[in-house]
Amino acid sequence: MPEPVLETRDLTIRFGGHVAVDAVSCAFHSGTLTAIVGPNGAGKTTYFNLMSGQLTATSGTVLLGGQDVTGLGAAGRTARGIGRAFQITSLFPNLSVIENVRLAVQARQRQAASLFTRWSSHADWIDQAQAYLDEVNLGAVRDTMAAALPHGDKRKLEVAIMMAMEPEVFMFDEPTAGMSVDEVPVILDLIHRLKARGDKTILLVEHKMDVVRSLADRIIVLHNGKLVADGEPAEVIASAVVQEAYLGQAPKAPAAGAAHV
Ligand SMILES: Nc1ncnc2c1ncn2[C@@H]1O[C@H](COP(=O)(O)OP(=O)(O)OP(=O)(O)O)[C@@H](O)[C@H]1O
Repeated sequence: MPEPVLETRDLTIRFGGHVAVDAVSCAFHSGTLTAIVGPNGAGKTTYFNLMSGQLTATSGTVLLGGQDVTGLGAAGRTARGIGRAFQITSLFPNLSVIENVRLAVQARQRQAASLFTRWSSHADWIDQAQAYLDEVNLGAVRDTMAAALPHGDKRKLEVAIMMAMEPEVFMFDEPTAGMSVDEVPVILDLIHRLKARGDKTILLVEHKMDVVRSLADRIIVLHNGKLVADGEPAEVIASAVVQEAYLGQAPKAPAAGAAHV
């Protein structure tokens, strides 16, 4: 098995007396899409925040490409290849849609720049930004102020910005939440295409099990901050631990091959 792109070892965070993420050890590999599921308050978003650097762990380790990044903040981890769509908060509301993406293209090139890199022109940046916008179906509203976009389009713009950073790890936290029925397929199709590239590590927090089933190669389940199941989607969904802890039901049939816990 090749070295994981991203790994957590005994990752833990306490808020006062509450352990929101409790000694979670898990490795994520290139070319895979892992869905993280669990009931409300299970610790999914907190686990994401610990991996992307928005929160600092109480104990445990985060490794990115085999390097310990536990001490790095979010900006440092972004520079090393973690991409996350941040539910609107990272948009520049008073810039146009295309300028928002152009800044991300430029930031990525600045990170990659060396003495020997030829700087791209403003026109190149705009062309690249337009290509990312087309991927999320926002090409037609490129000159609209970000603030004026409807909610679903703001979320698509977040994804375009993340793609423009060309990260190794893509983190999606409920990517279709708040989207209208006709917008959902655009984002799901995009995630399918990213996955089809076969060289990215994709993490998805998602409540909708039909979305999880259609996208995930693997499911991990968090419950009360602990990793309680990890395995193939069909196996994990059928397992007693998911039926009881996540779906709140007793299993209909004996669990077909309990998830390796
Ligand atoms: N900054 C914080 N301070 C105190 N408690 C927090 C903080 N952030 C999260 N928590 C608590 O940690 C637990 C895990 O929250 P988290 O948001 O990670 O769960 P989740 O699985 O993402 O839930 P949901 O599916 O509802 O989004 C919850 O009990 C939450 O109240």
